[in-house]
This record gives sequence, C-alpha cells and structure tokens, in this order.
Amino acid sequence: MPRTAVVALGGNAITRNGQSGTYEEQARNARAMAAAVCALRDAGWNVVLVHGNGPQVGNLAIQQDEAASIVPALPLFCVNSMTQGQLGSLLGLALLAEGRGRLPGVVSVVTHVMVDPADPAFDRPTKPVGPFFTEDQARRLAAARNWQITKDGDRGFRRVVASPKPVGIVEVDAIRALIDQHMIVVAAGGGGIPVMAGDRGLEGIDAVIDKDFTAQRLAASVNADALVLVTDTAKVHLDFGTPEQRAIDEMTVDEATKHLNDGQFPDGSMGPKIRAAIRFIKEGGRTAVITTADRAGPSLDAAGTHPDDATGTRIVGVRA
Ligand SMILES: Nc1ncnc2c1ncn2[C@@H]1O[C@H](COP(=O)(O)OP(=O)(O)O)[C@@H](O)[C@H]1O
Ligand SMILES: NC(=O)OP(=O)(O)O
Repeated sequence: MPRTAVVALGGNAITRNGQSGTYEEQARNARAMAAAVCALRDAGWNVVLVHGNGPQVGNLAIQQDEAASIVPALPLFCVNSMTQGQLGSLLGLALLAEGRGRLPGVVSVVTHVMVDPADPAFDRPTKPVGPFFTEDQARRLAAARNWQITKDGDRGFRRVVASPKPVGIVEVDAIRALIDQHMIVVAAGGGGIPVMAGDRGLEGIDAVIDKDFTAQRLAASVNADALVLVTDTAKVHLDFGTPEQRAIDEMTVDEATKHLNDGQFPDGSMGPKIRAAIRFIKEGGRTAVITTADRAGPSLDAAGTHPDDATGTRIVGVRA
C-alpha cells in the first residue's frame, strides 16, 4: 500500500524572487516541481499537492483594482478561487507532461476551507501577497489603495492581508477518495478558499489562509505519513542570515519548539512551516520535512542512504 505525502509548495517557488510572474516563468518553475513530485511517486508515495498563492493572489488583486472602472473588482476570497484554477491548471499540465504514461491521473480540487470569523487574525493582517516594492513605492500604494504593508525579510515591502487559521476542509472526503485511486491530487491551493457558516450555507470571507497550516490540517485529515514543506531554502538554519548561521539536518519537536520560542523562525516566512511541522508530528504524523523540491524524495527515504547535502531538515518526534 503506497504511503501518502502531503506536499506544500510555496507560491514563491512558482513566481520566484526577481521574476515578474509571466506565464512562461510560472510554467518553467512548475515543470521543475513536477519532476520532483513524479520522483516521489516513483519512490512509492501517493502525493497531495497544496500550492501557495501569495505572489499570484496579490498580483490578481491588483489586476482587479486596476480594471475596476471597466469591470467590477471581485472580492479577495473569490480571487483565491481564481488562483486555484490557474495554478491547478499550471501544475496539472506540468505533472501530466512529466508523468506521461506513469500516472493514473492528476486532479485539481476546488477546495473551500472553513475559518472562524472571530479569528483575531482578521484584525491583524500578516500574510504577504503580490509583488515586492521599495519602501517608498509600498507607502504610496498603501495610502492610495488602503493597503496594510510590511517588510518581507530583506526582499522588500509587500501588501499584507488577514490570514486566519484553517479549521476544516470542506471537500476532504472527495480528496480522500482520489488518494485511494492513487491520483495525484492538487488540493486546498492557496490555503483554500476561506469560507464561514452563513445564513444560507457557506459564504466566502476575505483572507488568504497560510498553505502550510492548511497542508498540515489536510495531512492530519487524510492520515498522511509525511508532510513535506517545499520552499526555496534547502534547510532550515539557526541564526539565519547572520555570519553564524548553520543548517539543521534533523530536529525533534521539542528542539523545534525551543528554537521557535527563541525567535529563530519569523512569523511571515519560516515560522508557519515550523509550526505546521510540529503540529503534524504532535497529531500523530511520522515525518515532516522542510526543503527544496529536488531534495523532497531523498529526505523521505526511510533507509537514510542519502548524504546530508542531498536532504533537507527533518522534524521528528524522537531521534532514531
Ligand atoms: N531560520 C530560517 N532558516 C531558513 N530560512 C529562513 C529562516 N528564517 C527565515 N527564512 C526565510 O524563509 C523563507 C521561506 O519562507 P517563505 O518565503 O514564506 O516560503 P514559501 O513562499 O516558499 O512558502 C526562506 O527563503 C528564507 O528567506
Ligand atoms: N497562501 C499561501 O500560503 O501562499 P504562499 O505560500 O505563496 O505564501
């Protein structure tokens, strides 16, 4: 019986730092991702892919605003659903091409995710979306468009939007059924389309959910064996960005919690990945990995035959 890995893929891996987000750039990046996912399949894993959408949802929201004098701008929750379609297609095409003749199928599931409208995150936007700006540009845009902005590491300034925690995945039974058919499933893209219970059923609510947290919730819901958080850095570091920075090959949940409490992992970037990994293990998952796409397979190799320079950072309950 194949094991199941839920793989979270950062939106920044699809539109990379310094890229403007053209279709060709995104398709090229998706092909690299598809090769890594197919390698995981070849190693015997069922794969559920949860893509991010930070750059894409922010870009698309700007396109909505810019065109608002000609056609109505649609709300942010709805723009999230557009990114699921666009990125689901992009990744689907890349996976179908890469896995030609080897895959039973690739299915993208439009996925809604329940959030709590009383989540304090609605009063404190933290999720960076869209392009990077200089401080001056960002301040002018914030004033003109009523944006909140933040410094995103040393990469520049970005718009931030509310990012509530995912509390439930509406289409989870359909996702489970597709995993049982050994399909590659693209699900809960962009962290899912945020919804809450309303008078007439579920209603959209404007926010962008963190895809690492949603990937963890989905992984727990489908009893996944592994949670793989793919990003643009091969390993998590201590004292990241300082002359003393050093890579971590493996951390126990206790060690990860201590480093998190020591402020080693910032909220807008590495923090959510570490929190998602810790929660996954605490809720019964076996292995969580944070790394680049090409190192995902070697990092999940239970035999441990790969050298440290081919693997990422593993988060485990206790050291073997
Ligand atoms: N302790 C750390 N170790 C490694 N990377 C870190 C650390 N702290 C912050 N980062 C930053 O986190 C980034 C990954 O987070 P983010 O860009 O939000 O990921 P993604 O969009 O891929 O989900 C890395 O590119 C790196 O700049
Ligand atoms: N929604 C989300 O978490 O997107 P990123 O991974 O692009 O930040």
